[in-house]
Amino acid sequence: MRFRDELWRAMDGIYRQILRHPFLEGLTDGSLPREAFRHYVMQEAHFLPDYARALAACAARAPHPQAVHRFAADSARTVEVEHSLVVELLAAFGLDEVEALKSPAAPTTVGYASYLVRTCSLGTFAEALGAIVPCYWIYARVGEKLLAESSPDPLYAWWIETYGGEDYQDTVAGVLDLLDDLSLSAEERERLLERAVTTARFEWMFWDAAWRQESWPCG
Ligand SMILES: Cc1ncc(CN)c(N)n1
Repeated sequence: MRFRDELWRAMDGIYRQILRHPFLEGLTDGSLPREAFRHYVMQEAHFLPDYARALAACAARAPHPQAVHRFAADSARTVEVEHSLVVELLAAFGLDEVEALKSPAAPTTVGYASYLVRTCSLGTFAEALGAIVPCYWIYARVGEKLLAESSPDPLYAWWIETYGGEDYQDTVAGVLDLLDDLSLSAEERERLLERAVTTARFEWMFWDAAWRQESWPCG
């Protein structure tokens, strides 16, 4: 069995919970309240710079040049593609990025982004991979699944096409090949899987936070 299959098996139950979440069901049937999607996009504006930092930390710590190149390129790609999508979606809500960033990052965003940056900067390379790979892979699997259904809402269809589209799918295929080519000890694999489950949980929580339009409960 390829290591990627073992990794997916560890996350599959959470992935299924993600697909059943009303936020994602609402994306495809168009019933998702625009306010919840707006909240999601604003949280992405906060999250993506830290995601790019976490990828850059993976590049800095990668054990061979191909891996350095892959994560450095993906860090730049995040800025170019995902961040540009967020800027355009914000514009569709009549917001610019500076304005959006004035409203605070929600608790889940702070927790998830901090977890990624910390694990990718301070953990072993295997732990860093465990934290970062599900970020790519869950979005690719969600995008692929949702693309088959699309959405009657053009804004939601646009989001789905980005993550279900060929470019994003190819990016993720590249990182999974890299993962399978690494020779990791049993202990490194164990640590990687543990971090991956935490990331998968945060992915569910990120959508749930947008659905609830999460804010700080005090202050
Ligand atoms: C919260 C979150 N997780 C993952 C991705 C996909 N890179 C994203 N854009 N946002």
